[in-house]
Amino acid sequence: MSKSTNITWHDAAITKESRRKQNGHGSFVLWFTGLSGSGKSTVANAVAKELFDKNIKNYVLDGDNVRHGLNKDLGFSDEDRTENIRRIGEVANLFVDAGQVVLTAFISPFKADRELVRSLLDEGEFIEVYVKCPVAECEKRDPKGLYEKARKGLIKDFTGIDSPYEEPEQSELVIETDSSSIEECVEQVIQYLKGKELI
Ligand SMILES: Nc1ncnc2c1ncn2[C@@H]1O[C@H](COP(=O)(O)OS(=O)(=O)O)[C@@H](OP(=O)(O)O)[C@H]1O
Ligand SMILES: Nc1ncnc2c1ncn2[C@@H]1O[C@H](COP(=O)(O)OP(=O)(O)O)[C@@H](O)[C@H]1O
Repeated sequence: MSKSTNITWHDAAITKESRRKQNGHGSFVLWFTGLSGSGKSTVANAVAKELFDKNIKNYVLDGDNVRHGLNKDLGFSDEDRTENIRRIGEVANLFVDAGQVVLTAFISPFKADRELVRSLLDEGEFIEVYVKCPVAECEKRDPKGLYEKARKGLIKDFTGIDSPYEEPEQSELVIETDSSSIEECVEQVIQYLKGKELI
């Protein structure tokens, strides 16, 4: 028997649409995916600041932070990464339902996991941003010294070294952080949102 057999869904008194109307803007997910050090957190936080300054309610869910709390029971096996992304997807969906823009910064290396999150959301609510950067450049940046540890064998299953990253093929947006500045990458995201009349 399914664990959820005796659970009933309650319709909310306040709908997503009425929350959006009150906020004066839409709600959606900007899902940043890419290697460690590619620039997910940097760009997501800079975009969040731009949105905040435009009075657009938003929140950043960041890999390292979420793994300190909600997902502190999870490691970096393929199964744990899948569960990590599933939970984040559910949280992101709640934010969208609450009328907010949510920006997520997780490696999210597996295509099937990213597509599962997309399927949780309504059409147009999931915007995948591929933060593209060659592993050699990420390794050169190595902002947390993790690539060095991975090369020495001190960290196992490190994405791009001994754990795979499945490149997105049909992202809504690709930002190339080795050839564009942080400001240019942020502007690319903002222009995309304006073009789609999301902001
Ligand atoms: N083995 C291994 N592989 C990759 N990353 C590792 C690993 N161990 C620790 N870290 C640190 O954890 C951050 C990635 O967590 P995520 O939740 O984004 O990963 S995943 O989406 O579940 O694959 C990642 O953060 P970012 O650098 O911001 O991507 C690393 O700081
Ligand atoms: N165009 C760019 N976009 C984002 N980050 C960049 C860019 N150019 C250089 N960087 C640097 O790369 C590093 C990216 O780190 P971070 O944002 O923590 O990556 P991630 O969250 O993907 O692990 C930062 O030190 C940042 O200053």
